[in-house]
Amino acid sequence: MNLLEVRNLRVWDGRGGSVLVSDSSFQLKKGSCLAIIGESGSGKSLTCRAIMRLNGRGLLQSGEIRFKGVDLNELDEREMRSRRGKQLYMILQNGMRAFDPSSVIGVHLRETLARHYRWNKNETTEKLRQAMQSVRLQDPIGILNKYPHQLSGGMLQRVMIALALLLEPDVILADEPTTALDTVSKFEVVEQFIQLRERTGCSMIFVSHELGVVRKLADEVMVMRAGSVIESGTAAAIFSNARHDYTRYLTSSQRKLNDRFQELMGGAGIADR
Ligand SMILES: Nc1ncnc2c1ncn2[C@@H]1O[C@H](COP(=O)(O)OP(=O)(O)OP(=O)(O)O)[C@@H](O)[C@H]1O
Repeated sequence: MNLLEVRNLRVWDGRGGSVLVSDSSFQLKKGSCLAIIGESGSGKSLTCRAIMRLNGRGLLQSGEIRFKGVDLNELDEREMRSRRGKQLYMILQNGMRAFDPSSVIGVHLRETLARHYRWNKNETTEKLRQAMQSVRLQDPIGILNKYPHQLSGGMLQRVMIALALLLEPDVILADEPTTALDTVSKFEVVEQFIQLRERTGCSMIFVSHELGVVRKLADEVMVMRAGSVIESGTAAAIFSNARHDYTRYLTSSQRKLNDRFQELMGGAGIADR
């Protein structure tokens, strides 16, 4: 069953008129992970942000984004806000951008949870402590009292994953969540994403340049180039039997770079199973 259906999504610059994403159509099956791959500037981030309706004011979008029977493109900002967080949850490449730099981490987490649950202060602290421990963050209470700049990129990503564990969103959109991390943190964060899927049963859209990570996580893969979807299919088909030359180029040129990562991840990815 499709949880999300995007039809003829188009994103364009309202000032200059240039089309940045054209006529994209794709589906996200319930419980599945769809990876979006493609060269830099191909429209992967704009596609994710269009689903969240978080593209900047200058950008306009049309088409249909059907989620749980409702077209998100038709909703006003208030209705959209009520869906962000609990139903649609976005994890960014740079964890620093997800948090207010002037407040300690705990403030953001408590405010977000208060929007969706009626837990008192102690209950919230306890839930956060458990969730943060489960993503292997040591000293959760200490972390709640730290500013974002006092934590590493990998820690911030794990804080975002801990929050997702508590919110149990239907769809997680992760935009290059491992790109800025060193290899060891990457390994740990990918493991946490796998567990997040297992524990919450969420569906996921995962944008990444790193095909080693994609092979580990994705069930389906969609390839974008210059704002268009040029190919999509199961991860196994895309990695071993792509129809499009560009997809073959992309997967073969990344293969060498990813060998070391696959080694660290313990070998086989989805396509090899
Ligand atoms: N706010 C904006 N106004 C105008 N153009 C934009 C805006 N944001 C992005 N673009 C342009 O839209 C195109 C697609 O950008 P997008 O960020 O979606 O690429 P991407 O595939 O995610 O790339 P990367 O892998 O480098 O993150 C790029 O050419 C980019 O310069």
